[in-house]
Amino acid sequence: MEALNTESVDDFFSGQAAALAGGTTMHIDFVIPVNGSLIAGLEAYEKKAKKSCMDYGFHMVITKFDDIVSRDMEIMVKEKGINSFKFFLAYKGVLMVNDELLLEGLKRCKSLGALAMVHAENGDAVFEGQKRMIQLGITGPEGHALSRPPLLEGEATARAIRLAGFVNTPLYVVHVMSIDAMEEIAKARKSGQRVIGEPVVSGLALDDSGLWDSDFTTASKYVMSPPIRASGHGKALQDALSNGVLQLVGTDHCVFNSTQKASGIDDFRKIPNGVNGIEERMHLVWDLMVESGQISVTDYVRVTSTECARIFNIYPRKGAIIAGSDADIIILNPKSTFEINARSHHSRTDTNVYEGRRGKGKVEVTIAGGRVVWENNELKVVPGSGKYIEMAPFSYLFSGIDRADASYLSSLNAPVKRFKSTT
Ligand SMILES: NC(=O)NCCC(=O)O
Ligand SMILES: [Zn+2]
Repeated sequence: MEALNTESVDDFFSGQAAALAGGTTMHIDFVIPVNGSLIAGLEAYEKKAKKSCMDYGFHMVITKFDDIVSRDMEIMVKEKGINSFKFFLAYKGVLMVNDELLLEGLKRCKSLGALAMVHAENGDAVFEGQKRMIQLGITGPEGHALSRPPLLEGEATARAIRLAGFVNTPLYVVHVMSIDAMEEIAKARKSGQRVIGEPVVSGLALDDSGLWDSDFTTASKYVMSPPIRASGHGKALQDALSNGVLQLVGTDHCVFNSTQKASGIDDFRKIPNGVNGIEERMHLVWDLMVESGQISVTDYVRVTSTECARIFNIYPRKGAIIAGSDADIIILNPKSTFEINARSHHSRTDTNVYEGRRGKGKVEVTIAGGRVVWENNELKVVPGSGKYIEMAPFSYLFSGIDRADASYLSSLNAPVKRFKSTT
């Protein structure tokens, strides 16, 4: 069992305050079902979201599949404005789904026009890797990374891609952390498959060296899944982002304080998974990708905003500055500098995986819905001011799927009309 039942220290208000201070004006959170119930899970998140101070939407996690879940998925899409479902191929015994369930889920997503998302690591093999590390006496945070190597991320990514290809439905791979996973996505996209790959800030900006730090508090703050990889993976992910193999940058912001992380002091499996990112995303992507000359300013807007709005079917309300859009705008000064540290960030956690990092390109003003919500390092929002954004099914990723299905059926040359010869 892995530590996934710990509640993050950030609630909707503190997490969203951090987002606005960092120039992100909408987020989509993952709803975890309660006792397998999508409806109960959504109700719990709706309650928490009453504290919202920024626009938000939801993805729904699917942990089992039966007639009730199938019906509730339809309710989510048609009545609740949720157009994406996430399947975990890891976290065995907690959230993990097997291939049979994934296939059912992919088919249901397709019929509803909803986007299937996967956390791609082979959970059975991770479980084995964890046992191996514990047997070797490797109980610290480095054991987390060693138990779930890139190989297992590549395998699960390839499997999810092939199953989505078999069903002929679009697939979104969340938090792509390794070359192995990225190469599977590159191959699939080259062949024309509708696969979206999302790197996250931590994967682009960090390497795994922190996990080997001799101080447990420092090392444990880097624990997330899939793990932050060895040096080389981050640069390859940056290249993939700049050449279009990966499409947009997320955060998977999910933070725990050092006391929560310390619950795994004797066993890395008990360290809650997750790192910072929502306040740092716009700054670090600018510094890493634009300031370094790897992508243009236009591409920066695309990978941090427009592409996300298109994929989740809320463009041009979001992701554009045109008449009728929501007027979510940031002013980023490319000449000013930022410095990241846990003392000054807005998240409630007492650690930051980018501690001490400096760079160029500072978000000086954030405007949400036409109102200035962050200026002169000051937040001007109150809990309850955020709006829920409904997301319709059948985004652009679904266009032409029915024609592809029809041409598949006509290519089968089957069933063959047979007669039985008499010999
Ligand atoms: N990514 C991570 O470590 N924490 C959030 C849960 C998940 O998506 O795996
Ligand atoms: Zn995940």
